[in-house]
Order: sequence, then C-alpha cells, then structure tokens
Amino acid sequence: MQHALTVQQLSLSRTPQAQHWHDATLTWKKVSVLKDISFELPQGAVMGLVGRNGAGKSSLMRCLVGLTPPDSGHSQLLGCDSLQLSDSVRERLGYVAQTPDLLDGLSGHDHLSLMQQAYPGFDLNYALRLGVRLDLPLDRQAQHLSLGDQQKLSVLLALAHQPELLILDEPVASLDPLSRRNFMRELFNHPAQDLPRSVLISSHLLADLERVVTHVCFLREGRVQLVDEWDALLEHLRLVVTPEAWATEGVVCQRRCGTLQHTVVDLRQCPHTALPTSGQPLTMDDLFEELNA
Ligand SMILES: Nc1ncnc2c1ncn2[C@@H]1O[C@H](COP(=O)(O)OP(=O)(O)OP(=O)(O)O)[C@@H](O)[C@H]1O
Repeated sequence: MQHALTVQQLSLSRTPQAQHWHDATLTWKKVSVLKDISFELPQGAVMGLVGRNGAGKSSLMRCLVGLTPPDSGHSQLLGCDSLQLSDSVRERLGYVAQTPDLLDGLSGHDHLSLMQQAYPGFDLNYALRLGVRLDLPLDRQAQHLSLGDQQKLSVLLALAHQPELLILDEPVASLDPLSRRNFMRELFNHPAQDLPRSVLISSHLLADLERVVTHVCFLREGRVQLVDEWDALLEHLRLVVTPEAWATEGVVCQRRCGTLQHTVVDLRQCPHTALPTSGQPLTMDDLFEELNA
C-alpha cells in the first residue's frame, strides 16, 4: 500500500518562551513536546489528529511540512523527506496553519493572483466558486476580514491548486456551522486528479471529525496514544462500567470515575465472554474523554 505520509520515531523538544520581561534572563530548560511519534497515512485516507491543548498537534504538523526540524526521527510526504520537499511535491501539498498566514493589505482576489503565479495547477474558477459557497468576501483586505473569514481564505488558498495531500491545523475552529459543513464536503472533492485526496486534519470538533475521517490518531503529551481506522475502533472498542477494577487482555485505558470503574477494552484482544457486563460502543467524544480524563 502506498502511503501519502509516513512518520518514524519523530521526537522534538522546545525551549518555552519567557512569558514576562523579567523572565528573559532565566535559563529555560528544554521540554520534550513530541516523543517517538510513528504512524502512516494511507493514500486516500482522512486522518483526524486529536488531543488536548498542548498535546503537540501543531508541533507535529509543522515538523511534517518541514517548518520545524525534529530532534530525531523523520517523516516523508508523498515519498519525499519533509526537510527536503521538492517543488513538485510542494505543488501537490496544501497546508493550513492554525493561525491564518495572510498579507494584511491584500484582498482575497490579490491572494488568489499570487497563488496563481506560484502554482501551475491553480484553478481560479474553482477557487471563485468555493469562495461563493463559503460566503467569503474576496474583495475585502485580509486585515478587515473577521477571524472566521480569514480562516476560510487560508483554506481556500490551500485547496485551490487541488492538492493531493492536505495538512490542516484546526481549519474550522472559527467557521460557522454552515461554512464548516461546506468545507468538510470540499475536503473530499478532488476533481482534477484520479488519485483520492489524503488529509491529515486536527480539530477539537470531534462530532464533525467523526463524520468525515477514515482514521484517527489520539495524541497525549506528545505521544501517540492510539492510532487506527475509525470504523475499526467503533466496531471493536467497548466501554465497560463496573463498581470494582478488573483485569483483562486488551485494555485500552482505565480510570476511576466517582464510585465507578471505567475500562475501555478492544474486543480484538478480549472476547465478549471475558467482559463482566456488556460494553457500550463509544463516540469519538466518549473515547477522547476516556483517554484524557
Ligand atoms: N515555538 C515554540 N517554542 C516553545 N515551545 C513551544 C512552541 N510551540 C509549541 N510549544 C510547546 O509545545 C507543546 C505543544 O504545543 P502545540 O501547539 O503543538 O500543541 P497543540 O496540540 O497544537 O495545542 P492546541 O490544541 O492548543 O492548539 C506545548 O507545550 C507548547 O507550549
């Protein structure tokens, strides 16, 4: 199977920035923000990258697109090392950073013209149609757009050259529900290519993600907690609630919740008959809570 993205044992540490001027002279100790991350994104897959604030989602995405070199390990996008992306691979890649990266004095139309010069596969008609569908005022300067409209413009610029691989860091956080739905539909719309589009998308809007992903990767404190096909997790993970703690093969996570014990088990490693009570299937929101509470 061809992979759009491979990540192997990637680790990164950062030095926290001083928060106040009087801290500036302090020596800050490096903290580890990504620890031994490995996973693969199959071609055509849509993977949700999920984790609490500070879990390392943006740091990981910045490493993947070559903006932050990792301390160790490596990653490849479309078969090309992240730190040495060729122009031809860049043309097949779309990246949206968490904070819109726009030129204040330029309008949406100006941004589109710039992108058109940079990307041979840029489809202006598609971009204009998408602008209408997202209800985006393209004639307004970026600095006068609302945060949600700035985010829409960043997304539109990333989609307009019909990339084969999209890396999207919380692209819908400020979008209204209607724009969010339209945008999520666009993710799969890749008319210019025969190959299905591959997407890595981080978001805290788990109910939205759940509807569109084929895969999910849960990050916690810089580590991969769980990565798998979402359908497989829906089918095989069960939440078992008991008064007492109990032990079995295939425990994904366990926690005390008031007077009860919550255990998430994977039925691929623990047969139904080994469960003390019948377990409940989990939504992505439920699973997030069990993994992080
Ligand atoms: N430029 C930086 N310099 C130093 N530390 C950083 C830098 N960027 C991120 N960090 C640290 O790396 C860790 C992971 O941050 P990151 O932004 O990747 O998390 P995140 O999962 O994207 O969070 P959120 O959901 O809030 O966007 C945090 O502890 C953060 O303080």
